[in-house]
Amino acid sequence: MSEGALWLVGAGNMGGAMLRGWLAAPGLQRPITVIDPFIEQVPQGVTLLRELPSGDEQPDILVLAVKPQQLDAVRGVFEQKTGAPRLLLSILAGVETETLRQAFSVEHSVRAMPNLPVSIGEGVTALYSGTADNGVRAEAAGLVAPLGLIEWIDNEALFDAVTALSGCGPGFLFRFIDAMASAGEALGLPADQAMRLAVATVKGSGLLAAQSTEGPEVLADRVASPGGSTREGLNVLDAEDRLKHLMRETLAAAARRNAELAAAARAS
Ligand SMILES: NC(=O)C1=CN([C@@H]2O[C@H](COP(=O)(O)OP(=O)(O)OC[C@H]3O[C@@H](n4cnc5c(N)ncnc54)[C@H](O)[C@@H]3O)[C@@H](O)[C@H]2O)C=CC1
Ligand SMILES: O=C(O)[C@@H]1CCC=N1
Repeated sequence: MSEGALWLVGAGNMGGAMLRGWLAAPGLQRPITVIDPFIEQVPQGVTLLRELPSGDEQPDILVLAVKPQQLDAVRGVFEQKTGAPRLLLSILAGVETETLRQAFSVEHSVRAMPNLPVSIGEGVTALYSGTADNGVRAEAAGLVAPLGLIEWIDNEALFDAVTALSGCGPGFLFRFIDAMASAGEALGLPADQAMRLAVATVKGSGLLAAQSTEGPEVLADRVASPGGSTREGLNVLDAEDRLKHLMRETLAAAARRNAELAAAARAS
């Protein structure tokens, strides 16, 4: 049975990834309309509008996937409408549910933090809502379930940390893959082969970590034969907790920026 319309406002890197994830998975029966002034095209079966419909037309579900700095333009159009979407799901980094609830006059807003692998159904989406009842929570979870793992976050204050870890995380891991490949190249491997080896190694290790009942520390020890070469390499990463410090600084910088975006959204 067809369900109410879903409007996806902004289909750039992340909105586009969610759209691809939804279309690749069976089950989403809703008509989808993308509102984006700039993207070139949308997949077959999806309606593309260059601007939000004026007048009182409203979607059943509104998914906000613009940059936080673009929120005001979207909010401005909804302020002119009577009524409100039944469910608001926002993926905007740093913008709080209460800010959204007031801006869009919705009863419930659900904040989501997906990550780029949602495009292949292998992402993780963190969810938070301070007001949604079980029915709304189940609906929000059902919407993002085809995109990968779901993690509910109890405390919105932790959302900046979640964003830094899993939202930004693919960006950090892509850098890691690059660094691994170029280190292989520095040891004499052809660049394309080094990249294939690095990508396959990260993919396989991620899958193994996800499936294993043992933690990454134990798995690392499985690779490191006593007196062997992995241990020598691990000693470099572990010296003075180098890698740990680097990741802490990396995530802290990202979390700080999320907090700044939240403050700016509250003030606007
Ligand atoms: N890129 C990522 O991996 C992740 C991004 N996010 C969040 O997703 C949101 C979008 O980020 P990206 O996709 O990376 O940015 P992006 O710049 O790739 O996409 C934004 C899209 O919004 C469109 N847009 C601009 N003004 C608009 C308007 N007034 N109405 C409708 N559409 C408009 C742009 O044409 C563009 O396609 C941000 O709020 C970000 O915090 C969340 C998780 C991960
Ligand atoms: O960089 C950003 O602001 C967004 C939030 C999480 C990933 N990308």
